Amino acid sequence: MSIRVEALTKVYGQQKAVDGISFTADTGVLGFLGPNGAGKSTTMKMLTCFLPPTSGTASVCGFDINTHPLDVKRNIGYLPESNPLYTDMYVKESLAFVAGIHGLHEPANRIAEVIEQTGLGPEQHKRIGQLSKGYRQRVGLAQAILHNPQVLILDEPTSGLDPNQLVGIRQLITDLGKTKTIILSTHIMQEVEAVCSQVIIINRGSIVANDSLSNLRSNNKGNTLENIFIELTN
Ligand SMILES: Nc1ncnc2c1ncn2[C@@H]1O[C@H](COP(=O)(O)OP(=O)(O)OP(=O)(O)O)[C@@H](O)[C@H]1O
Repeated sequence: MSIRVEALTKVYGQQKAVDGISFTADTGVLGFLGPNGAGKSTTMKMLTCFLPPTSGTASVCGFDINTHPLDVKRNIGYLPESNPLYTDMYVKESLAFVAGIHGLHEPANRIAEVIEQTGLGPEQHKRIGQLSKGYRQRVGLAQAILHNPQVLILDEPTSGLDPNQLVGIRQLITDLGKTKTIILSTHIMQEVEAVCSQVIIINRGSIVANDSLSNLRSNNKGNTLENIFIELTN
């Protein structure tokens, strides 16, 4: 298993944001769903070693987040919800910077490949601050996949994209999911239907569904994914 989560818990002050969740994930796209404040981003931050758990653990490609955070980060690509970017940098410059952090040797070919893959070609000579939101998302995604990690954690990667860009990014996520393990947080049910093989629904820090998309549908006959989500989270 690429990802193994065991009794993972995060408490902020008095609030239990993530309450002892356990799950596994392997190659494919796992839809990580839940209402606002359910604990999705907090879980993703713990998996990427951005935040330490209060208790419990997880492993990424066999490396424990508590004991081997550097190995976890080498095997993971993360696009955070806020997609923080250096807006004064040019697109290629920012990718070269990230390639340097990962210690990629002769990164020019890989940078060109990732620019092609994420459709950044026409905008590659611009400063990030000059890019539209959709193209900034593509830069964030390009940075996340640059070191060719086995696991990708994508926190609402398509929020704010126009329909044309949505189709392109979803296709890219689907293609990447053929060989990688992807955890995809999204509020767009259509997107889940389009790209996810497995679905986890989290509510108030606890998992309320963990199944294949097809099982979830057949066990809730006649219900749309949207209705299943509403029933399980209210
Ligand atoms: N740094 C923090 N300090 C205190 N509380 C926090 C912090 N970060 C998140 N929380 C709280 O933890 C809970 C879970 O937040 P989280 O961001 O993980 O939810 P989410 O499922 O990603 O929500 P959304 O869909 O709105 O992005 C929320 O109630 C939130 O207010």
